[in-house]
Amino acid sequence: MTQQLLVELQDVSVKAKSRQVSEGVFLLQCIDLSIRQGEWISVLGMNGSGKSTLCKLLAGIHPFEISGAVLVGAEGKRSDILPGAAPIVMQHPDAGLIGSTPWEDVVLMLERHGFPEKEIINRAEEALYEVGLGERLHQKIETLSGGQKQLAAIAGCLAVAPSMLLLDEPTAMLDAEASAYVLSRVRRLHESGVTVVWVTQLVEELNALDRVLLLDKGRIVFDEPAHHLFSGGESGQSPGEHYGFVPPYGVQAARELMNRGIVLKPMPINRRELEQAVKHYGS
Ligand SMILES: Nc1ncnc2c1ncn2[C@@H]1O[C@H](COP(=O)(O)OP(=O)(O)OP(=O)(O)O)[C@@H](O)[C@H]1O
Repeated sequence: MTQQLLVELQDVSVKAKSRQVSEGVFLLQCIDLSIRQGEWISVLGMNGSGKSTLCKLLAGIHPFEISGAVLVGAEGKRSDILPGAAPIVMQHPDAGLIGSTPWEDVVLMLERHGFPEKEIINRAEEALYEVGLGERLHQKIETLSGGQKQLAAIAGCLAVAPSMLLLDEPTAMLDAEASAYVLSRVRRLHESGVTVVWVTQLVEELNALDRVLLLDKGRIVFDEPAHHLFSGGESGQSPGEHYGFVPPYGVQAARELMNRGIVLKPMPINRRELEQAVKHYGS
């Protein structure tokens, strides 16, 4: 069954309004993009490639000049700005938090979004349990780890039942353990049906079956499953390497195996996928 269309961008280009930016400089150019209910989209790109701008555009936060068409909902209603703006989790764990505890933060978020008073407590607690902070509802924010703060921010976003969850490099400020924890929690939320746009510069965070949007100088230069990112390419160089990404361990090991006649399909990207692919090879 075709999943419901949430957003469609047709030939969208974006310029900054700020006078300091030289005229004619595009932050995003000729973007064609459809996002459907339940998708996981990993947005990949080097510094300055336009990832945050795309995220802000989808969140309805945009101090930009926009051309092209932004269509929302199943009926494809034309809109200048995305209504019911999707909430966004930023890089810095403290960036979006306003309450003094996770519970208070999510309650304030719900109040700001105008939810009826009688629903607020249940919704807040449900969202906090969902991200795994059920034991820390009333712990002071400043005593939470970076990963837990990100999860509190994610709970705030989830509580308002958005059509999609936008995360702009949410692991950039976290250590490896906290990053893995936040990523696995968001993967679980996705499995439960949440549409996720996950911005990253880390190819290790991709899963082979993720839809990857690779941005370069404000343009989408690749929109395919992640396992195609490090294979083929017209010049013999994969798209990922062409745009400056080093193949992650899963890909390097899979290539090594391929040289020995063992072909893993789809090509694994991360260690977990490599382990699974090797375990099930030939079965
Ligand atoms: N409001 C703005 N005014 C002027 N230029 C902007 C504005 N916002 C972004 N830019 C410029 O647009 C380009 C894309 O920025 P953006 O933050 O979207 O990139 P990014 O891929 O998210 O980068 P990073 O990975 O470093 O966060 C950059 O060159 C940036 O300087």
